[in-house]
Amino acid sequence: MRYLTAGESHGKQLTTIIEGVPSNMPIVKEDINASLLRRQKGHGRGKRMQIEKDLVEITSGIRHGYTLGSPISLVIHNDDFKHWLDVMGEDPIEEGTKIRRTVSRPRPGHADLNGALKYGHRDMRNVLERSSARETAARVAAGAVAKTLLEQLGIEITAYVKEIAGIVASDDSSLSMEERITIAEESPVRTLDKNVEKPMMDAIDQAKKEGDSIGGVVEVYVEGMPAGVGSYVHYDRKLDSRIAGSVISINAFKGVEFGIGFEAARKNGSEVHDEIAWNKQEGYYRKTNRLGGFEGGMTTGMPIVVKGVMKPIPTLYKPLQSVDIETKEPFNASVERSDSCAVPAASVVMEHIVAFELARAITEQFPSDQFPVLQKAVKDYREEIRCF
Ligand SMILES: Cc1cc2nc3c(=O)[nH]c(=O)nc-3n(C[C@H](O)[C@H](O)[C@H](O)COP(=O)(O)O)c2cc1C
Ligand SMILES: C=C(O[C@@H]1CC(C(=O)O)=C[C@@H](OP(=O)(O)O)[C@H]1O)C(=O)O
Repeated sequence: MRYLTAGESHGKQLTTIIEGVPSNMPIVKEDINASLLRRQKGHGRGKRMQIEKDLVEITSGIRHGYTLGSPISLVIHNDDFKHWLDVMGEDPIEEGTKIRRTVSRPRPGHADLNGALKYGHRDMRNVLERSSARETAARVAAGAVAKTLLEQLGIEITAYVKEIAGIVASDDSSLSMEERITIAEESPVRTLDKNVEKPMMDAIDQAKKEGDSIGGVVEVYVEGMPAGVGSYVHYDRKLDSRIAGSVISINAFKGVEFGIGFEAARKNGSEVHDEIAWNKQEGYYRKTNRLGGFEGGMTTGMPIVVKGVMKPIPTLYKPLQSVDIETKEPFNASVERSDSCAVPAASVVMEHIVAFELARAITEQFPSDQFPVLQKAVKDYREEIRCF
């Protein structure tokens, strides 16, 4: 499975094309829409999210509720486009016509300056329109299709917020998958720890009041992945490495950890590695899950626990210094609107991005032209490794 996205933040629409989804897989657009809606929520989002109501239009690859095996294309319309018709139109403009909202002042922390240098755009709107995290809606749509596939193979995935602005949620390792899903969904900051909900929201409000922004840490949690998915034989088939790369590809994500992650550097091996055990019912399992479900680029069969760190949003109402590329004069950046914290929304993005990588690995490893065949192959494999 692979996918491409297209679309500018204030352009007409976002488009996602997914290839390699098995045929005859039941799928409904309500599930994709539910994912899109979840991404739009969260305390700290800016005014744009009040304008958009992300709904998917399926334009190919699905018929009467089943996948065809052909490319699936998904469209999400930008409701804000109507305010940007003259700015984002495709037709050439008459010479001398002034275009609204040209950008000559690069924002620190954004793609603006580097993108302008690389592609030769003197109007940096040509950069920011595509580098904007608006694109993550298109990626969530792809991930929602992947989630549908995983769920029907008995693999569940969710995400929640572990930390915002240094406020850390308490340990949640004893919570069931169902509890994680329900509690995160009910929380305005998608945390599983009720005690930090208000402090997190206060920190977001405070940052907003001060014209600043804040970041945080999110966690994706997966149950039901069989052991041995991925591979150790080549660097680009290691599933943890693929997940790490795709997490870092999310706008503003700067780091990734599996299980206890960086803490492993401060511990002895006996405190890090997960001892192997066996029983008739489960087959092989681990007494602990400190390595977060991966060894040697492959799943261990234990829950996958992966964290991503999001830096604070770069667009600030409290201006940072930059240089106007036309005048070369310094200036203090001014802002019309921005999110002050998008960590809760980003957790939903990460969930879907990880889901896609898992579905990709599964469809590579098992016969996957037809979904019922894939389902049977995964079921047989589960039994085979249980008795191994
Ligand atoms: C869900 C989400 C929403 C975001 N919202 C904003 C925003 O409103 N303003 C902003 O400047 N950056 C926002 N960002 C982050 C920028 O898109 C990102 O920092 C920028 O594209 C530069 O990429 P980099 O930080 O990965 O280097 C958001 C990121 C995510 C994941
Ligand atoms: C549109 C979304 O996020 C946007 C991501 C973003 C950025 O610079 O990354 C900047 C903001 O866009 P605007 O300038 O239009 O307000 C966010 O709203 C979205 O998540 O759907």
